[in-house]
Amino acid sequence: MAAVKVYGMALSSCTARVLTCLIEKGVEYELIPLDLAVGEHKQPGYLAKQPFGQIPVLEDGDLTLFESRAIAKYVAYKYKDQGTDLLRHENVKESALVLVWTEVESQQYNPPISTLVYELLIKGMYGMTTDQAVVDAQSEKLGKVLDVYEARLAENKYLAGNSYSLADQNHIPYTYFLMKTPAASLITSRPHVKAWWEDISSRPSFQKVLANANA
Ligand SMILES: N[C@@H](CCC(=O)N[C@@H](CSO)C(=O)NCC(=O)O)C(=O)O
Repeated sequence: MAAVKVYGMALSSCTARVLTCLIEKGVEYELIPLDLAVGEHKQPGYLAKQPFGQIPVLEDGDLTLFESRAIAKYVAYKYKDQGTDLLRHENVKESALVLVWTEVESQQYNPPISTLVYELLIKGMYGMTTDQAVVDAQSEKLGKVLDVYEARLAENKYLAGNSYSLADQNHIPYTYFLMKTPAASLITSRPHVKAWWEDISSRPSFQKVLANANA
């Protein structure tokens, strides 16, 4: 029985963010699936773990965590001596840049991309109509963010420098879903961003998350 338990849905973006990190760090875990369609994440037992009623939650012994980016940082720190060095903890300047670009993902990248995935992918799954005005506005916003990424990645193979880190990894799940929509061109039209995406999304850790989810 794995000491680490993850409550969530394998292919929901935020759960996938945590699973990718656990696999990249070589940490055994048990995924406990929750069915959002029937509201399992809003039941008292789960709300006691996650008061906002969202997935994922990670339990590690008597420690219960939520917020996928915080969980990923915890995993990357606790298991810093195994698997991929995601925090670049032996180089203070590199580790500082990991902090910067993980925040950029959360503060600048996530708002437009999560809205585009909702409008262009999620809504269609429930028979809802895409709001094209929102898509246009968020595409312009994400495009400006990606112009910064294009310049950064023209000088560095990865966002925090020349090594893969948690900063790159946190981008994978939502970008994977964006690539299934017409807004994929925001990524593919920028050569350095496109090459970066192809590199990070082909890593065995994320490929294993996809394989497990479709198993
Ligand atoms: N900032 C949080 C967001 C969690 C979230 O939105 N989870 C979604 C599924 S993943 O897209 C969720 O639980 N949706 C159901 C709901 O909000 O009721 C994190 O990073 O963990």
